[in-house]
Amino acid sequence: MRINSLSLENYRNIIRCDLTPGEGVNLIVGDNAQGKTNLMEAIWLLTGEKTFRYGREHDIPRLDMDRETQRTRVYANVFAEGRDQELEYILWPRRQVKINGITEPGRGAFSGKLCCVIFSPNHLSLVRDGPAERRDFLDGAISQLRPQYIKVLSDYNRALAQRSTLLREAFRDRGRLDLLPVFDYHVARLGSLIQVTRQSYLTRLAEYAAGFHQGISAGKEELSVRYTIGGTGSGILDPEGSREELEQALLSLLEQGREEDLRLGSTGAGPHRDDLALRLSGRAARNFASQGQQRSIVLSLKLAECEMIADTMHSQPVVLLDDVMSELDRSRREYLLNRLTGRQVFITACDDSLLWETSDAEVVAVQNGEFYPGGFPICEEEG
Ligand SMILES: Nc1ncnc2c1ncn2[C@@H]1O[C@H](COP(=O)(O)OP(=O)(O)OP(=O)(O)O)[C@@H](O)[C@H]1O
Repeated sequence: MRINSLSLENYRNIIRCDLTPGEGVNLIVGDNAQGKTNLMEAIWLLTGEKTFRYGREHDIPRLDMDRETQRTRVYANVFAEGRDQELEYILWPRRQVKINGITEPGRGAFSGKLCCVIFSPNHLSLVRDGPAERRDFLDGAISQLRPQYIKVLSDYNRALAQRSTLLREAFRDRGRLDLLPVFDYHVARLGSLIQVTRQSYLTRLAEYAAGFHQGISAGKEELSVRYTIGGTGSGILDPEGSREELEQALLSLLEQGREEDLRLGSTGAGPHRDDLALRLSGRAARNFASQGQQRSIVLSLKLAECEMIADTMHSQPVVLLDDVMSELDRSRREYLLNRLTGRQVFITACDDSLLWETSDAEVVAVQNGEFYPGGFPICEEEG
């Protein structure tokens, strides 16, 4: 997969940008706060209509644009699924997703078209923050490969919300309890589907990630990644069970935990409580990994994600490295760049020193939301 051309209009601090990226490494260079991450974010939006950073989508339209006459738009001509295709996302005045000129209703239409893997400093939270970050990583990675999974996730979240509402009503009026088994059934059926999908994705991802981590740490450390069941299912549900087994076990857990759920007004068991256990040479990475080790773990997971996409889609993903190269030591940078050959890569950096390591990179300079392919124009001296 690759991006043949990219156009942005009124996207954050970018009034207009038209780029024809190279097929290999594209080095986006500029000082702080010039628009580098904005470009990466815009590309990422074309993978699943979601931003990977602070704020929400309604913060994206350029603040001082004329909202009466102008629009906020991301457009790309991409090579995906063996052919050139057009992806268009209009965020203002009205949210609209178009693929090859045809408007797509609902969310998730871009899923499975342009697959990207992104690594930004925020992703260190994968190791050091709570389980929600790791579940999001897993769900995001699977969603790019299986558009149906997005629907299963949203149906599950709806079932969970409806069950919570009913639990709160039934706490005051026990008569409402008659309806609970219907929601238990939906939560158990959809929840078990999510658990087996995550588990099967993770089994393969873990093997790739362990291999990459061996390479990054020169064989000194061993990375293990495992799916773990959380909440009241912890130690009771077998994460490697079949879907039917998990569904039955989840159903009994929901029945057994009913009084506790009623008291708390929420559901104590299910995939919304699960986690990814990341261990480095036998120790919990969250508690023991240094900053550099955390970076290596995330790097291994991201490279593994690339392999998963290549295996499933039979095509290499586009890789977005936002602000991470300067944080890696030379050997890790070299390892990463070697693993990325043959893929279209976008790297942001504050200077072009990386050019020494990526001699065939295409450079795009950025200043104040304006993009200059080939570097800044040479200004003629006045006088
Ligand atoms: N809706 C918006 N309208 C106008 N400007 C915005 C909007 N949202 C964000 N910005 C501005 O865009 C500018 C560039 O942000 P960006 O995150 O792309 O910088 P960057 O070049 O990646 O910098 P750094 O190297 O510091 O990460 C920032 O000054 C930010 O305040």
